[in-house]
Amino acid sequence: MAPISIKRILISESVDSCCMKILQENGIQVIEKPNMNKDDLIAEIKDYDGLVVRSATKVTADVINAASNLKVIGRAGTGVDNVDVDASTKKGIIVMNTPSGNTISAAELTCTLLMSLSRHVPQAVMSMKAGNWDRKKFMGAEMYGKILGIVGLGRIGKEVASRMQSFGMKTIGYDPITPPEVTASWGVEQMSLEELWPRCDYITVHTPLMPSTTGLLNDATFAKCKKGVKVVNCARGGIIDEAALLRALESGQCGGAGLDVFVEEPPKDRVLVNHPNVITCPHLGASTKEAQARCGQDIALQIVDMVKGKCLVGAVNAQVLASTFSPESHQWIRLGEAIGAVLKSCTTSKQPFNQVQITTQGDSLKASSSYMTSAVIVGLLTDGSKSRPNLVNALSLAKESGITVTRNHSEGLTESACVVEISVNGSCYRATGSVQGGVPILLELNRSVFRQPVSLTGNLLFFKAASSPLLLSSLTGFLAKAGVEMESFSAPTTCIGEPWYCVGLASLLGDLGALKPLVQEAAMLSV
Ligand SMILES: NC(=O)c1ccc[n+]([C@@H]2O[C@H](COP(=O)([O-])OP(=O)(O)OC[C@H]3O[C@@H](n4cnc5c(N)ncnc54)[C@H](O)[C@@H]3O)[C@@H](O)[C@H]2O)c1
Ligand SMILES: O=C(O)[C@H](O)COP(=O)(O)O
Repeated sequence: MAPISIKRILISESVDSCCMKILQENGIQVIEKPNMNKDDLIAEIKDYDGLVVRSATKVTADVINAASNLKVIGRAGTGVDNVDVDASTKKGIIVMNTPSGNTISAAELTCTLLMSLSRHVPQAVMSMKAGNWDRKKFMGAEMYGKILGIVGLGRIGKEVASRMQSFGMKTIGYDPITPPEVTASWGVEQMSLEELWPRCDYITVHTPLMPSTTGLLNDATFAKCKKGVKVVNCARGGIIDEAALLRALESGQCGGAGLDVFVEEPPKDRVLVNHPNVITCPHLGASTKEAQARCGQDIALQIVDMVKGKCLVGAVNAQVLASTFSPESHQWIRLGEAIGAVLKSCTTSKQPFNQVQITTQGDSLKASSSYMTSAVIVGLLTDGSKSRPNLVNALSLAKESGITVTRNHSEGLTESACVVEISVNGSCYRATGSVQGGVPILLELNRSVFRQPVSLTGNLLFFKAASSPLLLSSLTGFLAKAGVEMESFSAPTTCIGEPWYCVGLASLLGDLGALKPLVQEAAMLSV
């Protein structure tokens, strides 16, 4: 990955001071403005190329569209549901998080809520503060021997399991991705949700909030649970349906709930908060000194590493960049972008192309077809308009424009090369390029194979013309008249149809129209 220039970062929430320090030590200007409202953020964001947030800043499409320079949104924490990741991707903005920095803290708070539910500790504390000494009212139950159902067996689910096992709880769970044999190795027996609900004395959820997890616990699933089941949500508001939870609490189907998160934060409707069997925290899962120090440090270091082109850690929407850190990959990316730009310039039809096929060849490009594809699309789509294609948004911009992109890798060829074909109005344009001595070169354009590969640097004039012994002298004369020096001339050694030529120029020509008597088609570009 080529280094990404980040000069100014806005921190819009209370993030550990080590974050600002690390960024500043690495030459980045940091402005901290905690508690900004949405309008302030929209007004300010255009001045920054980085934004660091926690969960309270809602980075909506409005904010992203107002951000003309933003290159990275760093989430000092786990959940990125407060960031419109799709809108960020379309804009070519990298979204990254620090997924493990607050795992232990969130797991510890979950266990605290589970234990508080079993012994009514918060209610007993409030009762004593009110002057009472009520030993009968707060009869609890041991955790020992009880069954804990863990829905979502990722980082936090795993840590909760091991801690609660030490209290003698039996841990069962469900996760559609983490394999049962893996969770079995940390003492969690997996089963379907249908099997899980009726077995649990306690249920804790540790999934992201997404359509498949919204309302996981609802009227129907509460009805399948043991009467008096106790539930904890330290993940995201809405995974346990709040209205269904209230109904289950009222009927006694649910014996108690520990909630750290809410659909609306802070919740305006206080019915659940005020319910006697509900204990709540104001989203404190990650609020420990240790978690904040880790998340603040992690996000700052991840941004610095990205700026230096060293590595990309924690990106949730830029998988394509994962294998773009070697200097060789930079040359291939330049080649892909240049081939795209050449083909775009040489498609005579003004109709937009609607199909692109990218084929990589050679063992060294086996793992590169993803970034090569995006690089070609960047070259094809770059037109000085506002959308600014880059490797992050190339495929989504192509999709938005109705362009079908296919890619493949040809096995068995030793020479590394990239072949690109685009279809315009039923006509196919094609270019093949490679990298030689660190320089991107064009080997073939529209079935004209160049005798001398075209170095894809500087100002290039491509043209199609009938082959003639007078062509070079006529062209030289024309360029001399236009006052433009010719730096190189590439003619095809073989061709199918009319041959294509390429001329390297010291500067761009003012007007291609005057070339018309000499050529059939011509295009000029700087790469
Ligand atoms: N309260 C807090 O302050 C706090 C702190 C940290 C994390 N969190 C939240 O906790 C949640 C879990 O974090 P994590 O770090 O463990 O994430 P993770 O990605 O490590 O684990 C999430 C797990 O959920 C599983 N999952 C996805 N869909 C599922 C479904 N339909 N049913 C069951 N499991 C499903 C995934 O396969 C994954 O294993 C996130 O929503 C995160 O935002 C809250
Ligand atoms: O997803 C997370 O990391 C937690 O919800 C913590 O959010 P916070 O950083 O706003 O405390």
